[in-house]
Amino acid sequence: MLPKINPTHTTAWKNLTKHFAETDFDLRTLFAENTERFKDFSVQRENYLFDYSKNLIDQKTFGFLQDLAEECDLKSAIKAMFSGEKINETEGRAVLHTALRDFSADEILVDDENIKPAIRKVLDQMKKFSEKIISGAHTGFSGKEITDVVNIGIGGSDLGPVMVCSALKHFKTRLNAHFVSNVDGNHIAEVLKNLNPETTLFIIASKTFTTQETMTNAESAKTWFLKSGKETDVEKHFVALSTNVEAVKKFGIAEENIFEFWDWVGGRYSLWSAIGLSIVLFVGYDNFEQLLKGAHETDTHFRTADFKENVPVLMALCGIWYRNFFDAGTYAILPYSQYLDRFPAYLQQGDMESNGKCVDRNGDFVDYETGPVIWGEPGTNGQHAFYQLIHQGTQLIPADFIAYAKSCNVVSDHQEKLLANFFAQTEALAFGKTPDEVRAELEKTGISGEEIDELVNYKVFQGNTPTNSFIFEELTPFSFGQLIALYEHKIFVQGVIWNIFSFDQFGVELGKVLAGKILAELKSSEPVNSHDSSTNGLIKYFKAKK
Ligand SMILES: O=P(O)(O)OC[C@H]1O[C@](O)(CO)[C@@H](O)[C@@H]1O
Repeated sequence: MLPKINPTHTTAWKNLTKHFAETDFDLRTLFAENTERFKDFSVQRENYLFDYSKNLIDQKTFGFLQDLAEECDLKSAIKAMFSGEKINETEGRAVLHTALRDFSADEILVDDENIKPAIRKVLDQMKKFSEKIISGAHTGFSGKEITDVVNIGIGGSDLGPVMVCSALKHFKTRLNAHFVSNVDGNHIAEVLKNLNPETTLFIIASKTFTTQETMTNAESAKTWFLKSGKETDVEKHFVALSTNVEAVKKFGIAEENIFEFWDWVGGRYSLWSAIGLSIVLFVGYDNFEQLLKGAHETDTHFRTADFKENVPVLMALCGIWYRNFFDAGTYAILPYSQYLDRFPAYLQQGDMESNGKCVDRNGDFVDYETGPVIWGEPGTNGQHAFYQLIHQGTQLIPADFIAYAKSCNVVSDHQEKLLANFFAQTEALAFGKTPDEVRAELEKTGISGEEIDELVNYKVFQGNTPTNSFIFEELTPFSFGQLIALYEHKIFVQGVIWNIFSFDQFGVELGKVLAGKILAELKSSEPVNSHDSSTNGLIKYFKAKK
C-alpha cells in the first residue's frame, strides 16, 4: 500500500517553507554565483539531456526537495506500484501499465497469478493481426485490402493513440488512421465522409465498453457500414479493445476479434495495452515494440536511479516547488516538434485526471494545492499566440521545453531555426531584460529621453520564469516511449507526495449521470422544469430551436 503521509507535516516541508520565505531566487544571480550550475543541475542520459538548471532552486532547495521525497516514502511507493500492490485503493486495483512494457522474464503477480503470459498473448495477437492487415492478407468484404483504420474511443482510449500516431507519423505504414471520439455527430460524419466501407476497419476502443460517446459512435459506424456490407461482414471490419468481453460480444463483435486488457491498466495509461492497436497498425508492430521498450528503459531508470539523478523525480519535485510554494496554478508543456502537437492534450488527461484531487489518502480534504492546470502547444506556434503572457503577464508559469537534435526531415535550415527559438525562449524567460538594458537599447534608436521614459516599463521582461529543457537526439519510437513514461512517473511521484490517489477519476462521474437524466428529458415532449432556472432556460431554448 502507499504511505499516507501529509507532506505539509514533514520536516522537509517546514524547511522548504522557511527557505522560500528567506531566499530571493534570482536566476541571474544564481547563474553568476555558480559557473557550474548547468553541470550541477542537468542529467545526461544515453540519448537525451535533461537540463533543469533554469529552475528557481539552489543546492539547499534541491536538498530539501530530496528530503521531501524521502520523508514521503517515495521509495516504498515506487516498489509498491511496480510489484503489483493494489495501490489504486479506492477501486481496489493494482496499477501495472509498467508490466505491459516489461519484456524481461520476471514474473509480476496480480492475485497470485503471473500476468506476463497474458500480456504476451495479446501482444502476439496484435502482431499477427496487424501483419495480416498491413500485408493485405486480411481483406474487406468485397475482397479489397483495408486502407483506413478508424479508432472509436474517448479519453484514454483515444488521446494516447491519437497522440502517438501524430508523433510517429514519420514511421507510418501504408494504412491511414482516423480517430473519432466526440459524441458530436459532426466528428464521425466528417471522418466517414471520405471513407469506403469496403476498405475500412473500425476499432472500438473502450476499457468499460459502456462509455456513452464510444457506444454511440460505434453504433453509428455499424449503421453506416451496414448500408453496404451485411451483418456477416461485420467480423471483417470491426474489432474491439476492452476489458469487458461480455459487453463486446453483446455489441456483435466475435470473440476472436476482441483484444483484451485488464482492470490493472488505467484508461489514461493504456496506450501500451491493446488500446495501442491503432498505433500498431499505423506504424507497424516492430515500432510499437520499440515504443514499449523505450518506456521500459524509463521504468528501469525510475526504479533504480538515485533520486538526485532520477529524471521523473526531479521533474516532479520542481513541479511541487512551484505549485505549493510559488502558488503556480498552471504548467505549460511546449514541444518544439510539430510531431508532438497532441502531446500537451494527452498530458492534460494524464496529469489532471490523475492529480486533480482534493481528498488525501486518509480520506480528508487537503489544505494544500495539488495538480496544476496543464496546457501547451508546439513551439514555435505558441510563441506567436500565448508566450506574451508567459513573458510579461502577472503569473508565474513554469514550463517544459522539449526538442530533438536531429529532424526526421531535413528541410534546408528549418531545424537550426527551430532550435534557435527553443534556446532563445528559455534564455529570455530565465534572464529577461532589465530597465537599464531596455534604456540602453532605446537610446541607440535616437528617440528623446521623455519617449524613452514612457516606453521603458512596457519593454522590460521580468525574467525568472523557470523552465526545464529536454533535448533528445532524435524522435524515434524508442525515444518517444521514454518521454511518455517520464511524464507518467512524474505524475505518479507528485501524487505520492501530495498524498492523493492518482489512479481513480470519480470527478468525471457526476456530469455523466446528469447527462443521462437530461437526455431523457430532451427526448420527451414534456416541458422541462426539474432543474434550476438557468438549466431549465437553456434546455427550453434548445428544445425550441433544434
Ligand atoms: O475506455 P473507456 O472505458 O471507454 O473510458 C474512456 C475514458 O473515460 C474516463 O473514464 C473518463 O470519463 C477515462 O478515465 C477513460 O480514459
